[in-house]
Amino acid sequence: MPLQPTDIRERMIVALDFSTKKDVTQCLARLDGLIRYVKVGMELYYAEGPAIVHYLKEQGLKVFLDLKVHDIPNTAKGAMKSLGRHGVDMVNVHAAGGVAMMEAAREGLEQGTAAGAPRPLLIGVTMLTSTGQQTMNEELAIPGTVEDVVVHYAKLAKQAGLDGVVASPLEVPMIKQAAGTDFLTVTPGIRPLWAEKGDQTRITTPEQAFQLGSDYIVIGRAVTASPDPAAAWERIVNAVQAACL
Ligand SMILES: O=c1ccn([C@@H]2O[C@H](COP(=O)(O)O)[C@@H](O)[C@H]2O)c(=O)[nH]1
Repeated sequence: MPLQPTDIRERMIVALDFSTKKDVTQCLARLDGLIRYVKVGMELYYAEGPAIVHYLKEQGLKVFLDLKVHDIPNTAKGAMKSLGRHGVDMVNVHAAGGVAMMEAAREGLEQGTAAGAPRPLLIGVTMLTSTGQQTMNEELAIPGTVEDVVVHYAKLAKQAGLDGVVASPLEVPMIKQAAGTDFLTVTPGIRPLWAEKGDQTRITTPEQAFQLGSDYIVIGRAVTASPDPAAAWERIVNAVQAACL
């Protein structure tokens, strides 16, 4: 999807990796009016529950609920049926759960979505962006290249009727080639040159991610752990605009 000036902020998702609503509200106050899409992960959801999702929706934000469901098909279906009731915009499952699990998750999500409301986007997690080649081969005992495994999982996700996958921006061109340009890519592992790499392994800058064809980028600590989140955010937006528009 080519980047349009109007939709840049719609495609930049801020990871709210906090454990209290108070931390979230402080962060949102500092980013007031600058962001459109946020991600709620396990830390925040397990601490605050569905209420935090409803709160964020009331603030007019789009919400990606990143709980990475991974279980037997029947359980994944039930989980997605429950999550579909929260009115989120995007949810995910682990593609490593296989086609039957992802199909069940999609059915559950469809059943849980309120009548007349659009089904949230359902995205499959491929290989976590913190996992490098050596770790995947030697520790996880998965042979082959990371790129081949990611593309394989993307094809499974497409077969199961999912809308796209989570992967590193580095793998986006191969995913698009294998699964089609309409198959969405949601990419964490985003690191501006001035940010700490931390625990991420397969990384690019925000502008490289869009140049490689990412549909959505996910940015956490580069913004949320910055002493000035608004300045960090605008620096990233400006870099993307300068490189991609
Ligand atoms: O493969 C994955 C899947 C999910 N994530 C999540 O994205 C953010 C990234 O945060 P940073 O602070 O920008 O590293 C975080 O919430 C992860 O849980 C991922 O990084 N990689």
